[in-house]
Amino acid sequence: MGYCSCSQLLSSLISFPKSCSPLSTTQVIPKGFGQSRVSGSLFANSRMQQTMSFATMQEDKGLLMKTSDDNSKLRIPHVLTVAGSDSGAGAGIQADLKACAARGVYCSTVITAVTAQNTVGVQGVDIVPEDFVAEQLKSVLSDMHVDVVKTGMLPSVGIVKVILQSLKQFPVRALVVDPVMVSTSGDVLAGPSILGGFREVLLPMADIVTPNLKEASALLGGVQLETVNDMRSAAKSIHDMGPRNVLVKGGDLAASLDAVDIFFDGENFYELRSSRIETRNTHGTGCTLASCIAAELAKGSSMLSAVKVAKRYVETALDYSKDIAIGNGLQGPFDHLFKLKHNIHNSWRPQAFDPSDLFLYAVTDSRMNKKWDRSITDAVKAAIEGGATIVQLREKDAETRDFLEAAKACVEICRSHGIPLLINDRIDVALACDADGVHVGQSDMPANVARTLLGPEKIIGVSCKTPEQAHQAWVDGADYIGCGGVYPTNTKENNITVGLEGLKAVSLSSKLPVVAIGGIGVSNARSVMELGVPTLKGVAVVSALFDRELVLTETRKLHALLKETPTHSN
Ligand SMILES: Cc1ncc(COP(=O)(O)OP(=O)(O)O)c(N)n1
Ligand SMILES: Cc1ncsc1CCOP(=O)(O)O
Ligand SMILES: [Mg+2]
Repeated sequence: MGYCSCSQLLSSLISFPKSCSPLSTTQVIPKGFGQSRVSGSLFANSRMQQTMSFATMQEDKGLLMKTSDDNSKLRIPHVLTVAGSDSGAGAGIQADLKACAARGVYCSTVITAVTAQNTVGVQGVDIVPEDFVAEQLKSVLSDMHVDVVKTGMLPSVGIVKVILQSLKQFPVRALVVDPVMVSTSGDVLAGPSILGGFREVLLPMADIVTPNLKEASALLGGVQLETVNDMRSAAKSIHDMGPRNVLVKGGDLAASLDAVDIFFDGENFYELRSSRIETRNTHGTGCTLASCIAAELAKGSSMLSAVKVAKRYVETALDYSKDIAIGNGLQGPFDHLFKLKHNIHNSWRPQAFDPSDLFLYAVTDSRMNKKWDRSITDAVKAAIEGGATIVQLREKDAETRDFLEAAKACVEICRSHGIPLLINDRIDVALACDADGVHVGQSDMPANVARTLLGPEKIIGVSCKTPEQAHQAWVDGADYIGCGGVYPTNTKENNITVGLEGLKAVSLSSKLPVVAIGGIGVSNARSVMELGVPTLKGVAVVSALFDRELVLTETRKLHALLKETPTHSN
């Protein structure tokens, strides 16, 4: 096969550009299919002798890849970052690890320098000896299948040469170069002597280089970059140094209200614009962007798509983290996993599901609210005031948009009272409003899939009529089961009644806490709870609370009655 760059080969899997000869389905191509070049020469090693069919390579674009050698094993896309450690963990190796984790990609690390660093600045740098950088590279590359290498802080030309040698011996599919020179605080991380290493060694083998304005200017001998047109010229000139693609980041461009980046693939310029996010928490954005590009390439994205996804990811993370406060300096870190803000702003979040919350479970009903001319939020407020210990929004007729708005308001109300709020059926709505969990039935989203989508912290309830279903709910990772209809009900059409015997059988067999549902109210709640099975924790009620004029009064009555009933819990 004639010369073809890593990125051309990446895109050849999708579109067969003219510059690369197309592969027929019967042809074999090297695994580690990117043949990076150094000054025009091709890397070659034993891994490239391994073969993989084109069909398998197409599969290779999925997040988890089946290896050609053993179909039963799944390989996760893998980025190796070669960079410096940041003790403040906003940038460097630590940012790379978090970015790759957030993007679902494995990340191994070769540390080039250890910095003593915080949000104020860089207090010290200890450079790792070249031999030991080489040893780390060998340890990772000789053992693990690395898809993409990303470089960050490279404090000496010697280290650049070590990378060159290692990649000659162990070629990878793509090389992403973030030409780190100065930290966000203005401290020098790699002196001017590194410029030669970048220009002569690293850039010619790079699939993409991602300089900010200062770095682009330094690479070009100090030219002024003040406008978007200057950025385009810079991208072109840097491209002439050898990288297949260039992304000049214009975050510091004083003249622009938007954040403008210029992407140049050697043929076309793309102006990637987004609104500027006002925040001090920008430390580590460069490292994160480059790592995210590497992660997307490792998953099989085309270069332009990887850049766009990476830019959107960084913007989202910045937006979520714009108000967090870590450290006292001018540049704070941001939160790669979008979680810190929630924890800071929400006064209460359930640490773990508490089965005693099932005691008096209020389930709303859109038709009943309409009938009584009541908003969902008023219904929820009244039920909580009356003593409901958990609330489920069961809004079968609501438009999605209205449902989401109401659910967001109910999340606020419930959270301020320390009451968990679950959403019936709609995982999407639960995610969008950050509810505490969902309740699903036997014909809804399977509980194990709901668990994957919602993560380990959310509450998942499953409707079960039999001990077998209760067992499956436990296997699937549910937190509780709802068992019923215990008595006949008009609220749910064609619902089979299991009776007190069915409830007892399910409760006795269940490893999960149980809440009884169906036709339950003040007249029969005592009989239900008097079954006295330890797993039976409470009753779930719709019409006895909400098909009434005064929700608060009815809830209070039922709460008082349950309190009086001797059970295992009270
Ligand atoms: C607590 C509780 N238990 C059972 C149900 C019923 O759920 P499902 O079987 O999915 O039926 P619908 O409520 O979706 O009609 C429930 N909602 N809550
Ligand atoms: C949703 C559901 N699942 C089993 S019975 C039932 C309806 C319960 O409503 P009500 O409390 O009005 O009988
Ligand atoms: Mg359902």
